[in-house]
Amino acid sequence: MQAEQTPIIENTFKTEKEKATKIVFIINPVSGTQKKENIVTLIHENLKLSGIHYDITYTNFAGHATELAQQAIEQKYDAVVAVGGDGTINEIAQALIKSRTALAIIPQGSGNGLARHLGISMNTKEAIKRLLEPKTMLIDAATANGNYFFCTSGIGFDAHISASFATRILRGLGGYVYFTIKELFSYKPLTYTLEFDGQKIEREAFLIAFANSTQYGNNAYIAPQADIQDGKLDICILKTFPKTQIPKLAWQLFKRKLPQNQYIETYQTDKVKISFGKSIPAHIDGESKGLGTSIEYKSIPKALSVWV
Ligand SMILES: Nc1ncnc2c1ncn2[C@@H]1O[C@H](COP(=O)(O)OP(=O)(O)OP(=O)(O)O)[C@@H](O)[C@H]1O
Repeated sequence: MQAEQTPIIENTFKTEKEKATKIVFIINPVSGTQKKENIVTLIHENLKLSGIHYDITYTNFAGHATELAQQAIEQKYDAVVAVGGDGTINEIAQALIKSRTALAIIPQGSGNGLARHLGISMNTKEAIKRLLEPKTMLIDAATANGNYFFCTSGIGFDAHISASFATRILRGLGGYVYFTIKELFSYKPLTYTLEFDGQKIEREAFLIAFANSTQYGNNAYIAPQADIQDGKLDICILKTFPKTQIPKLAWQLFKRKLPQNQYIETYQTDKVKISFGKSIPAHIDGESKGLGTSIEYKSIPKALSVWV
């Protein structure tokens, strides 16, 4: 199996192995915009004398992090440290659900939505140092037609951006902002049917987000009220709005005030089905995915142990 061929490049404190806390760093070399060599140096500098047994490995392809995390559970690691963004975290966390191995995060993505939500430092050295005295927290996960997510999933404009962005070489905040503004003016809203808690509603919407945590990443708060431990998903419907609302909506998105906007409708539920006439891309933690013409969303309460 490909994953077994991945060389573990560092292996320290073998004699203390049985006693020591055992963690493995899984580095996604293509996440975000920063080079990853410095991170390995920082890991050594901060953990070498800590008594923690740590290994460092790299992903070789999309999806590889899930396999590596499964191996970490089998090898009884205490934590898998995701060194990447929300896509890398998603791949690792879905393997760790309901296991005894915790997720830890060194944010190295473009948006870092989950790390920001959990208050993990964006400073790499600080984030590594926190591994020396972790606090464990149980967080909810969620599924979209059975696919796990931990931050947000959705359909409409945000999914359209993810799908278009997936084919572009431009990464990072600048790339997102430029492309998003350009598309804002040409995107056509669709009509969606939502069924939850015994009610059925139909809305023409610019986007509908299903949020386990508060933000998309980069402190863009699509659901500022979302609680990652409440066993619920926050549904955020952005109805069709006049283009004159764009500056206000953008301001409210970053100031955690989106629910105050007259074109926003919010609900909370543990299970919801959304249907739309044609097959359009959805996004799961920012990664584009085709899920057919309807999606069943479910919250999975307290599914994952996280070091914060
Ligand atoms: N070795 C690899 N080669 C190519 N793609 C990879 C590799 N390892 C992981 N990936 C893929 O890279 C994608 C992007 O990773 P990730 O989401 O962590 O970074 P990001 O998009 O920059 O950050 P964020 O999601 O926080 O905006 C993931 O979907 C993952 O499947």
